Amino acid sequence: MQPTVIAPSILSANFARLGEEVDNVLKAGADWVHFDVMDNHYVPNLTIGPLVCEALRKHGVTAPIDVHLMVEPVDRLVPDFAKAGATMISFHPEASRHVHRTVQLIKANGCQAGLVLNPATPIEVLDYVLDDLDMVLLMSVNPGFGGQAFIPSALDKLRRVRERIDRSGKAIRLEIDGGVKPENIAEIASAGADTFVAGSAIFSQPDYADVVRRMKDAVAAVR
Ligand SMILES: O=C(CO)[C@@H](O)[C@H](O)COP(=O)(O)O
Repeated sequence: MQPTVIAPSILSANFARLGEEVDNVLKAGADWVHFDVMDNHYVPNLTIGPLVCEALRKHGVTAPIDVHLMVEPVDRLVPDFAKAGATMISFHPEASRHVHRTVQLIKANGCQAGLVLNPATPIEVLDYVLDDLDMVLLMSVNPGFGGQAFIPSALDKLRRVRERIDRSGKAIRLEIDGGVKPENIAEIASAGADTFVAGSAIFSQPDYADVVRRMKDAVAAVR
């Protein structure tokens, strides 16, 4: 299992003060920036693109930027995000006609590649591509919005994907996204996640450091 990472989703940050929000959450102990890209086509919401990613890099953000593409089609945005400073780029298999090709495209552009499974997407989609991935991202809500409740069936799915990753012997991260908070993160970590996206649980609180610390302590207690 990979070292624990807390990746705050900036979807729940104050966009009017985005640079400051990202600085504050990283100073608070967060490890990555989770960057949700929505296109009002693959998902019913519209958010941010490569210009904002580039702006964060120009602002001085050096932490990994974990780009989650909820867009269809995927491929034409990959080079733009790579140039804008993305560290890893994850996408949904339903949004790419050629999943293996998209994985290779992400890597050819110098980024790490992740595949995202929606709550109802079977884990068999990982067949034939798992070994090429740097990360599997399991959605524990339906994509499109922050602040939704964690879907419990994601726990069994985490256990099953963890088994597959362990069997592969590769250093593949297992990320969980949606409804993660200090109160449920221990159970989620026990099921096999090592990388935790949290938006509303962090940005709705006045003290980001306190939430990040409580999350890390809860994970450490079960790992
Ligand atoms: O990708 C998404 C939603 O599509 C997530 O990253 C959410 O933004 C997480 O938000 P919380 O459930 O933690 O509030």
